This record gives sequence, structure tokens and C-alpha cells, in this order.
Amino acid sequence: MTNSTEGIEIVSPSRHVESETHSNSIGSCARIVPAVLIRNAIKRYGSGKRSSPVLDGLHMNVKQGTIYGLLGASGCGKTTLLSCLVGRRRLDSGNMLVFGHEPGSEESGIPGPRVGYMPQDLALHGYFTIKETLYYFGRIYNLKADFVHAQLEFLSKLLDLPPGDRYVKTLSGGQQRRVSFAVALFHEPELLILDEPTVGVDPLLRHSIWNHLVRQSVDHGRTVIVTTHYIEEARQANKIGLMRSGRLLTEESPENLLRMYGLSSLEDVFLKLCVKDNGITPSDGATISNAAGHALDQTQEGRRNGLSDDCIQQLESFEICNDHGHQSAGPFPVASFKNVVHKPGTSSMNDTSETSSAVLFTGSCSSTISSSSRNRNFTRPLFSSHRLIALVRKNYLHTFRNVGMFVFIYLLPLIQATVFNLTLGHEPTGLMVGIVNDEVDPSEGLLCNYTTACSYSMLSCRYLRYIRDNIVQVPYENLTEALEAGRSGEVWGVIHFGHNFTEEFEKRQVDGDSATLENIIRSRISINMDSSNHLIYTYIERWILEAFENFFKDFMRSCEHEPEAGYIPLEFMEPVYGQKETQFTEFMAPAFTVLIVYFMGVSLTSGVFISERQQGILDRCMVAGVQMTEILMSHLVNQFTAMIGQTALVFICMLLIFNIPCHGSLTLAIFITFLQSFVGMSFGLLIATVCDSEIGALLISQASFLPFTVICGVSWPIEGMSFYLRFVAYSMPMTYAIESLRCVFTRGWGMEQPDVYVGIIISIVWIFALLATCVIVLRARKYAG
Ligand SMILES: Nc1ncnc2c1ncn2[C@@H]1O[C@H](COP(=O)(O)OP(=O)(O)OP(=O)(O)O)[C@@H](O)[C@H]1O
Repeated sequence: MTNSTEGIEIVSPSRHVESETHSNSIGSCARIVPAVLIRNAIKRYGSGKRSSPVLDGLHMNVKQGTIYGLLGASGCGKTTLLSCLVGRRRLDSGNMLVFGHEPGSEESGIPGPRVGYMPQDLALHGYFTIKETLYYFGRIYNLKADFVHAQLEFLSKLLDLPPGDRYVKTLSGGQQRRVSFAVALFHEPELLILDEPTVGVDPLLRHSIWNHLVRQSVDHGRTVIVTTHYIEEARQANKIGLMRSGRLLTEESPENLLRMYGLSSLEDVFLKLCVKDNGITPSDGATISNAAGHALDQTQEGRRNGLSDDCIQQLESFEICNDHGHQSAGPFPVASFKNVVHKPGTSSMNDTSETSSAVLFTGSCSSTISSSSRNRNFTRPLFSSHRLIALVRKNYLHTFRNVGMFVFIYLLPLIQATVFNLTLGHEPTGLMVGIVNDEVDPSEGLLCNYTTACSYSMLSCRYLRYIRDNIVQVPYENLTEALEAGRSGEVWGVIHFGHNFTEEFEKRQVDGDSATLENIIRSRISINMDSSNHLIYTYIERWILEAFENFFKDFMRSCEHEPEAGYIPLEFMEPVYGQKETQFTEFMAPAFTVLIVYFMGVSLTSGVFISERQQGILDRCMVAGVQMTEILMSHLVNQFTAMIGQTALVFICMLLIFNIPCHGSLTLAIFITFLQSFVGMSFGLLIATVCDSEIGALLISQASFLPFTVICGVSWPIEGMSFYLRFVAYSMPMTYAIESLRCVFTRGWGMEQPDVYVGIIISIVWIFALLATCVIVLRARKYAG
């Protein structure tokens, strides 16, 4: 009997029940291979005293081609059970088989396209449109284009979805849940696992959703496990499992439950069972019969369904067989799935596959199902191109639809490089230095003159003219006043000339080796410095010395003496590498380039799949068959292009805009930088695999910034560190690379130099080590495929 609501065909529950009776009446073991079979399932969260079982000896049996309504109060463990069924969690003990195999095993094909999962969380990308969402999953499942198109139209009508170009984030909660539901239905899986699909859906639509589920089970033999808070809507299920505190109180058809308890509503039945359950302490995990009194255990149920005793024994031997870990050796169902073609009408997948039969039982109950589309072998390659393409495309959309992210990726490195060049390494200017020149005495006519001749006249004034403009000379009347200005921070230092400086200087020149100590003291220029700022102190000291050298040599020249005569016999010749006046910026530039790309890599990747994991998107994708290695690879592909852009921008900024010279091969310099970007990205991925929250990832990446920066010799030579700390410094991922890049930039060295190739080799070793650790962590956390 069929009805129609808004043009959608509604199949009445009565027809559905009729069909179930029919299928159950076939007394073949093949027919009873359950879609889901669970025995004595135990699952705890956490460990130690605080942990209590969420699943507590649960038994469950779901026949193929039926709808199973899983009901229970909030927190009773429904979602946990479903996540174990889809292979995202493992039981602590007990047995669970889906289509005859343990979920998560390769043979089961779950996770994978056999199952359609609608989690409780939305688990969708908000920046996708509805159409893009469904196309995305279409690519993940490798569905044919015409099938995808047809399904999109069909499900849009069935679920009354908003226009396909609406972004998911702009939809109402109810609309979003319907899109989520559509995703679960989209590829027409054999097993549908739906966690509260009808929340926020109006009654009319709920009705058509249920009718669609009924039709899926009746017409297409699909199995549906559905949780719902609307207990009465579960009347349309073939069987209901009433769950409480991690156990099933009963597992029966709605009609039987109502009949057995003589009640008119399932809510009342549930209430009655709960009241009974309060007086019961389950011993070895509550069985259906001991909990409810009236409900049947699986053996009884088997008898009701007309199964032979042999078959029932086989079902009962499930635990024994599985405990030995030899599914194929024992009497338990041994399904061997091989690839089959599955198209709309015949198969919707693009996978190359073949139809085959599957041995379901050994011994007297052996039976085969030929030409069954269920018997597929989902061997998982390391990655599949269609899933990888879907993931890469998704990542690009995420980047380019998110303005903040785009700016972060491409403008931030540019801004950082610009800020670096504008702020670091430049000579300080406007440094106030006090001058106390006791030689000058206007009352006695002793004033500064500006002669350049060979004349011992007011040499103090002559010397001061050689001091760079970076120093602002502030005259003071006397030394006490000037020193006071120094103490109060008005000047960085005080230069003092004695009363007869020029005279004493001349005497010292003439006396040479026989100059007296008194003469030496009177002829010197005394300087008091504020050394609280080391860099400024160093600059002023250097400029004062430099000024004296220039003054002295010029004076000697004006007197036609050899300029070097009488000056300290030290001469810094042309440097082997670089110039005499090499800017600090040039020293810092290679290190800063590495720093920028490294930490951009870390920041970009450290949060990549954390939000997806938090929102349940990652889980949903993995239930769809996506493997963690594919997710990692897709991020590597995406970050790769971002890294190319970032490295190019940083180099353009450094070399072209701020004219930092690169004396070696530019290609080599870019290669070393690029590798460091890769190291940063790998470290970021590791953070993402370890952390469960974005804030945790942010804290780790931020916390690593300062120690890494300081210890890698970015701004201070490693030679200045203590002996043991140097080992730590050299074990950091950036240290050798910075040295290597400096060698290329400033020395112009090439690959033949050990200092260069060691940096490259160590970067590559770091990349492999970090990525391998990622995979290990993901496997340990059960996120790997
Ligand atoms: N990852 C986790 N770590 C620790 N405890 C958890 C975790 N997930 C669930 N739990 C706890 O396990 C219990 C069962 O949770 P579950 O989500 O399976 O219940 P539920 O029946 O689906 O509830 P609801 O109907 O509200 O969704 C709850 O007490 C919950 O707090």
C-alpha cells in the first residue's frame, strides 16, 4: 500500500512488516547472517577508578534488510555503540560483527562505502554549498556523475532541501541536519547508521523520511539502524532496542512489545522496563531475557524465525570462534567479499569490481549468496586518487573562501619580511652624547675654529667634527652637570676634553716614547658611557674610535706626515667574505627568512584537522572510507602550494625590495628555505595529530617559537652558548639550515661545501622523522586507516 506526500511516494509500514515476515520465513543460514551481531560488548572511556562502562555487556542482533530503532535516554551509550559499529571506536571486550566481519577490518569494508553514517554532530563544512557538500562526498565515494546528479535532485525533493547554492553555514539547524542526512543516504549504502536524523524536522517531513527508510529496507534490502528521541516514530522500525545504562533492556518488534506488555504506547513500555530494570543488577551483562522478563534471547528468536538448531548453534558459537581469533577455522560466518559492480540500478561506484559469491557459513550450514552486491572486498590502498582529489579541492576551497586565511597565508610572510627589514639591523640615529670641552673658554677668547691646516689649534673641536651625525652632540658647561644628565638618561655618554688638551696632545706627539704619565692623562679624551644598552654602547664606542682614527690620519696628512705614523699598528684589511661595513640586517636576513617560512608552516598546519575533528567532520569522512594518510597527503599538497607562494614572496621582499645581497646560488637558497618550510609544516602536522583542541595546538606552536628562535643562533652565535647547550642547539631543526643559508647568502658557497649540504640533509631527515611520527601518533590514536 502506498501513499503520497508532496509528490513523494510513501510506503506504508504495513507493507514493510509484511516483507520482513516474508524474509524471515526463509529457513536458510545465509538469510540470517545478521547485518549486525553484538555479544557482550563492553566499552569504557578513560581508565582507572573514574572509568565506568558506557557499554555494559550489550547484546544486539540486527537482521539484514530491516530497520532497527535504537532508543534510550541521553547518555545511555547509543552514540558510543554506533561509533563502534562504524569502526571509529573499538570495544574493550566482547564481539561485534557487521556483515560477518569486525568493523574496521579490511574484510568488513567498514569504514567505507558500505555504510552511510549520519553522526549526531552536523559534521559538515560550513563554507561548502549544499551542492558542493554532496558532490564532495560523491567524489569521496567515487560515484558516477549522472548518479550524483540524480541523487542530488532526488534527495533535494525528498528532504525538502534549500537551493543547492546555499552555503551550509547559512542554513537553519534543521536544514543543516537534513543536508547531513542526505549525505548519509547519498551513495545508497547497504547499512545506514543514523544518529537522531529527525531532530529539528517537521512532522510531515519526518513522516516522509521514515517512509524513505522503510522503502530502502523493503525494496533494496538495506539495513537501517536509527536512534531517535521520538520514541513513537520508532514504531515503523522492524525491531526496537531499548537501551539503558549501556545495556539493551529488550530487543523486539514494536508490535510484540506493545502486545507483550498490553500497553498502547512504546513510551509506556520503555517506562515499565526501566522500572523493572531498577530492581535488577546485571551479573554478566544483562541479557535480553533477564532484563525484561518477557523478551527473547537470540536463540529463541532464531527458533521463532524457523531456523534449524544447527544454525542456532553456530550463532551461539560466535563468541567461542571469535575468541580464538580464527574466523575462518570455526563455525562462525566466514564471508569472503570480492569486488562487485554497483551502479545506479546496478552500480553507483566507479570502482572496478567483479561479482562473486561469498561463503557465509561452513559445515552443514554452508550457503552461498551469488551475485550479491554486498559481497565486496574493500582492500585499502595507501591512498586513492579520487579521495585525494576531493580532499585537496576541499582544502583549497577552505583557503580561498576564507579571506582571513588567505591574508594569513600570502600577506603575512610579506608583512613579516617587510617589518624585519624595516626594523632590524639598521644603525641607530639621534643618540644624544654630552660634550664637555674645557678647552673652549669664550671669556679668554678660546673658541672653536674650523681649520684643516697643520695647526695644533683647538684639536678637540677638530676631532668632534669627525664624529658621525648619528650622534647628537649636546654641550655641557662642566663634567658634573654632564654626568648628571647621563645618570638621568638624557645622554648615552659624556666626552670630556681637559683645559690644555691641544697643548698636551702636541707635547705627547713630540715626546713620543718619553711622554710622561701626567702628559698622557692630560692629553687623552675621557669618555663615560651608559652601557645599559649593549648595542647602543657598541655603536657609540665604534663611532668614537672611528672618528679618532679619521681625525688623526687627516691631521697627519695635513702636516704631510705619514697618516699611519704614530697610530696604533692595527689594521683591519678587506674581509674574506662580505664587506667591512656589513649591515647587521645582512647577517640576520638568512635566519629570518628561515624563521618566517618555518613558523608560517607550523602555524598553517598545526590547526588543520583539529577543528574538523572537533566538529565530527573527520570522523564522518573516515567512516566514508577516507584514510588518515590521505588527509595528511591532501594537506601536504595544499601546504606545498602555499609554501611556494610564501617562499617566493619572502625572497622577493628580501632581495628585490630591501636589496639584501645573495652572493651564492639563488636556487640553492630558495631550496634550503623551501625545505625549512616543509620542516615547519611537518612539525605543524605533528602538533595537529597530538592536540585535540585548537588552543592546545596554538599554545604548543607559540611555546616552541621563542626557544627555537633563540637557540638556533638566529640572533646570537651558538659559539656563545655553554658547551652542552650547543648540542641542544645543533639538534634543533633550523640550526644547520640557518647556517647553510648564511653560507649561501654571505659567503656564496655552493652544495660542495659541508656547511651547506649538511643543512640540507638535516632538514630532509627532520621532514621524514616528523612525518613518520605523525603517522605513528595517528595510528596510536586510531585515526590512521
Ligand atoms: N570521548 C568520551 N570520553 C569520555 N566520556 C564519553 C566520551 N564520549 C561519551 N562519553 C560518555 O559516555 C556516555 C555515553 O555517551 P553517548 O554519547 O554514547 O550517549 P548517547 O546515548 O548517545 O547520548 P545522547 O542521546 O545524549 O546523544 C555519556 O556519559 C558520555 O558523557
